[in-house]
Amino acid sequence: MAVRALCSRQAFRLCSVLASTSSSSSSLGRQQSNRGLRVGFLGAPFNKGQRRVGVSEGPQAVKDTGIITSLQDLGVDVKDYGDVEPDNNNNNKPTDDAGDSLHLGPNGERHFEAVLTYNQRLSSKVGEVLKDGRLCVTVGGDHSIAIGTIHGHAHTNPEHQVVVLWVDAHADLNSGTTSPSGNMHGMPAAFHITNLSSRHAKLQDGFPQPSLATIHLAYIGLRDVDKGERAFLDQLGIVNYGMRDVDRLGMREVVARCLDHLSPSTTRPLHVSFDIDALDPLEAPSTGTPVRGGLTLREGLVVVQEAWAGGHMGALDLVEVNPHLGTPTDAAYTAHAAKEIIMGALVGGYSQ
Ligand SMILES: NC(=[NH2+])NCCC[C@H](N)C(=O)O
Ligand SMILES: [Mn+2]
Ligand SMILES: [Mn+2]
Repeated sequence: MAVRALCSRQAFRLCSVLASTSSSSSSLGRQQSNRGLRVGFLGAPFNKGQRRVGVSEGPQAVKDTGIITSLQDLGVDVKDYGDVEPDNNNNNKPTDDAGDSLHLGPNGERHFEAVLTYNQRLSSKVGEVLKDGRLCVTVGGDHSIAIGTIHGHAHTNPEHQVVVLWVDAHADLNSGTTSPSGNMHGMPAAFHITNLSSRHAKLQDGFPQPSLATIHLAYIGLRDVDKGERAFLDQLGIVNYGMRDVDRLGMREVVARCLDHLSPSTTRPLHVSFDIDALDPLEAPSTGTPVRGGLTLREGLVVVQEAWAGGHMGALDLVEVNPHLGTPTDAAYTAHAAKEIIMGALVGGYSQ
């Protein structure tokens, strides 16, 4: 039933990613239809958007699941572009270490310049992957890296336009003045919204330039939203589906509404920014800001599989896997959940 619904959806929407028109759900059918799918993998081992050590090990932990081989086994052409390394070699230091200067931004943003200069480099790298004709998968790293990934995606596109599906327990819509923490992983979405970007300090050359009208962003999974963020969501009318909406409507309906609203297209491709903390901590325990009452892995998969089926996905972020948190088993479990989500987004899942 689920598969049939997925296929009929696929039939109604133009799918830019799949070369084949086959909608067979057999593993052979999938394998054939993945031919022609070209993916670029980028690691973004950056941790200065938050305070916990270990999130810079996220890309390696996800790679250690064997994800690249699994994709290749399904016929996907995957190129590993390696990591965009942070400038200094002290990236593993706790970011609130006494000796580590915080370099606050004008509104108290922690590591303001380090976050933005890193993201400027990341943005160019994302552009490079996309210009190679590949769907760009960026594995973080903390969520501040979405400043660079979305910027790179939007500004590579001739019209400078994308739509963004943000899957997260948090809205990440703070500015320096509304943020309760000063952590920039709680701010990336706001940098891209034209109506909010004037609240943000920029680098001297103007980076990052905003690219999203409020109608080009939609949220799924919210359950820990700060007061200032709630005010922005309400005032700007940004489409957002929290956990109560998921309870009431079911995830298939929630994603369908988000995708209808965003209507990704060839000229306005879809960027999915998936924070692993959207999942319940029982599913993904090794993450820095866990919030109970979250998505099951199945619900997370419904989000990405429907996004896949709808087509036009140009880039995907998978962030906030921190293998230093919890037990080694927790870390492996979390990395595996991340793998499932990425596979679901790229090939519609592989183990069903
Ligand atoms: N990407 C994340 N995990 N963000 C968590 C943000 C938490 C909180 N809203 C803050 O701004 O500090
Ligand atoms: Mn989050
Ligand atoms: Mn986030």
